[in-house]
Amino acid sequence: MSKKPAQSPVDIAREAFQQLATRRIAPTPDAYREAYEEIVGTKSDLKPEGVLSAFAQHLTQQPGDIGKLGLRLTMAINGSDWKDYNDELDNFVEQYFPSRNLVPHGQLVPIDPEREFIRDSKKEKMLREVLARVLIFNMASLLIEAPELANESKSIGLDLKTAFSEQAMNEVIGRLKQMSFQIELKSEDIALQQELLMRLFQLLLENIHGLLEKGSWLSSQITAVQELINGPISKTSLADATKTLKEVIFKQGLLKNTLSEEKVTAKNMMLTFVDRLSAMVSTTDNYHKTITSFSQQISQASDISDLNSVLNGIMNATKEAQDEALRSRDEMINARQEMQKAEARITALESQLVHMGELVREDQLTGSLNRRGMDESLEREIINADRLGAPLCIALLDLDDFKRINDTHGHATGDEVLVHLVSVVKETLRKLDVIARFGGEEFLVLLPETEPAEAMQIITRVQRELTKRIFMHNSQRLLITFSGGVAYRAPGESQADLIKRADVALYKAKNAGKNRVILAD
Ligand SMILES: Nc1nc2c(ncn2[C@@H]2O[C@H](COP(=O)(O)OP(=O)(O)OP(=O)(O)O)[C@@H](O)[C@H]2O)c(=O)[nH]1
Repeated sequence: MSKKPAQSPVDIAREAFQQLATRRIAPTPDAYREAYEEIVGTKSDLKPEGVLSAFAQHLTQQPGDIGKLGLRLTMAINGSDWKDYNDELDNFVEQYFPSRNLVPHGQLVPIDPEREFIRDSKKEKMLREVLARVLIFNMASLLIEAPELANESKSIGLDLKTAFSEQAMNEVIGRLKQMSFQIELKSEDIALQQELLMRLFQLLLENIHGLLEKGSWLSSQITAVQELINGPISKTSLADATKTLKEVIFKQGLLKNTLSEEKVTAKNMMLTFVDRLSAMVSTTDNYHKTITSFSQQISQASDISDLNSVLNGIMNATKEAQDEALRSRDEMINARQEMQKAEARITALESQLVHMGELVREDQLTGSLNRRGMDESLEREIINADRLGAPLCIALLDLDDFKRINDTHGHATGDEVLVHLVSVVKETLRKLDVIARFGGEEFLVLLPETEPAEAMQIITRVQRELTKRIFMHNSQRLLITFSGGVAYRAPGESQADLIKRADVALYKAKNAGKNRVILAD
């Protein structure tokens, strides 16, 4: 509709009345307004229903709750259900612009500087509460080592709850930034402190290690702790290190107690020895005195009968001294034997401890990990794989026709073959790989951070190496081969399920003619 040239309001009013009269329309206020708007050019063809319908349609194009609201409004219009339309709009307004802060119409609005900036919506309120809770409880307890920061975190959290003005909110944000900066500095400090502590611990272990005899049980335990803390430090490796150290301390205590018991025995024996020695000395002394007195008696003797009685006295005294000397000699021999027995007991105890230490994780025959060591290592690798999202493979290896080797060449040769296999595997595998004796002639290889294709290549390489490094027995070449089942761990797969799949693959390799490796489904 085109606008007419500008007219005065009085002219327009007059023309509006004329038009009503011409069209024979009653001059009601509505009719008059319509005519007036028509002349001025502000009259629109838009109907309220059309506007509301277009509004509802427009909302349906929006994602989420708004789009759904649009659909409900459109349905209300289509059913001419204006009450429904009204209710939907009311709900919408209440949800997004809650009325609790609104002032009823006609009332003066008191100016509240605390409320002028933020009118909490539900979500905003929730966010504010969560953030305050994080600052007051979680952050504060994380910052327990830095009490001044913990207090600041609590105080910011409390202030955030009531920071409704722009100024108050800006203050909170400023303090939060400052705190975040200080936490950053503190974390660097803590990381540095931890690193220094770890280095100190390593130095300490190295020193202890240097003091120990090579191959002693304590030395192997200390090596285990060193290995654990040399790798990437994690909760598990620290827990393992603590466990091993506790074991060391326990065994050390055990040895110390036994040694002190043995020391008491040895001390008692030495005391007996000293007693006997002094008894012997005093007997010898008495003997000398007696002999001296006898020599005086001899020089003063006047006849043969006097000499006879002196001679008897001398013989008795000599016999007494001899008996005492024999008694002391016997007792000293006994004491020496007891000491030797005590020494033997200590040596036996020490070797028992060596044995115990090795039993903890290692297979005695082959030097590979034993079942317990394997369980621990596999569990650790599974945790690492889950944490880092890294691939993990395992391989079950089983010597082919091992029974025949045993039967033909003897059990001892069979043992040598097992040792040979483990040494070839250890030399061929990468540093991070681990071999464990799964049982009998079966071994489990852990291949961390390894994709299945690479795992297959590694185990095939071990096979080639084993055929190259010929096993000799009585100048005779024995061909040693194994079959293998490789399994790639599926996310979240348990240790038992993983091994089971590797075992099924191994079974297939045996059935397919042995000396081959099969990848599990
Ligand atoms: N020398 C020796 N033999 C062992 C040891 N542990 C298990 N064995 C023997 O390993 C042999 C395994 O025999 P089987 O299970 O029949 O396997 P196999 O002869 O290798 O046959 P396939 O696996 O089918 O190739 C048995 O004779 C066991 O006595 C061990 O520590 N030393």
